[in-house]
Amino acid sequence: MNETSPRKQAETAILRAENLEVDFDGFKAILGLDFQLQYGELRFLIGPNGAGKTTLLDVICGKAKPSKGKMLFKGHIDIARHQEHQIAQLGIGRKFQAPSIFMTLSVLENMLLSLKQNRGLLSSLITKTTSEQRDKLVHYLSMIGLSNKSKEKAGSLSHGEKQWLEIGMLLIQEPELLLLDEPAAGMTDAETEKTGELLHKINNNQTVIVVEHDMEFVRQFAKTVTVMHEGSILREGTMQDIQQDDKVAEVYLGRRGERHAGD
Ligand SMILES: Nc1ncnc2c1ncn2[C@@H]1O[C@H](COP(=O)(O)OP(=O)(O)OP(=O)(O)O)[C@@H](O)[C@H]1O
Repeated sequence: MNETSPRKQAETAILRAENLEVDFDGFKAILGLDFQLQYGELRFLIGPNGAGKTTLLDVICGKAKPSKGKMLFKGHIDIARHQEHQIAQLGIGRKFQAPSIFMTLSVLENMLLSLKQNRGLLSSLITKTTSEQRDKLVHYLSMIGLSNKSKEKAGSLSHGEKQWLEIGMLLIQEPELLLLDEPAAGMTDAETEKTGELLHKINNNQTVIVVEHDMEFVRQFAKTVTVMHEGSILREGTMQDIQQDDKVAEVYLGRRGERHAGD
């Protein structure tokens, strides 16, 4: 019983937002939002366009600052007091939708750059890697399914492979919390399937939040789903719970036929 009490949950939360508000020149993109994420979760964040999903991720990674309320990481770190690069160092990794990899470098070189991120480009590529670093490279290249493409130029990879490379570049920094914005967008069915499997592999060791519009993908791979609407949390639960919820159907799933509503 104690295990699930609100107090116990707060103690084990990797992330906790309290009465969060984000104000863009008078427009409240986030309003009165309370949110908790436990260590080890794989949480999908869904909601209609403009619900505030991206803004919430922006607050978590330090890109947007709350005008009210708090976002606490690991119980005691007040995210708003830190800059984006500090938050990355604290253990929060964010992948944006567009890949930001170096197209003219090989897959391995991109991974190396990310591994030795506080060094310059040339220095990263010519300094020796330790055996521990080599182990990490092998491990994460295999995890993202690009071991046999390590020498290929990133620019020659398929869209899906580029996305996995970028995820690999985040993973190699071993963040405790990973934020992914539509990781399967634009992928083929086979790539989408592999991406879902990759999320589950990542979730063996890391806490993950995924913003997603593709309902089929959510249905297939989500454990817990949070529905946002008009800047706050509307519902949380399994996809089955969410699908049976009238309010969710009204604001979101009922909007069938629209671009992202899925079926
Ligand atoms: N920098 C900004 N300045 C002003 N308004 C903004 C800014 N960023 C976002 N907004 C507004 O805040 C609201 C929430 O946007 P947000 O991008 O977080 O929603 P979303 O749920 O991610 O939507 P989508 O699914 O379309 O990406 C929207 O109405 C958006 O127009």
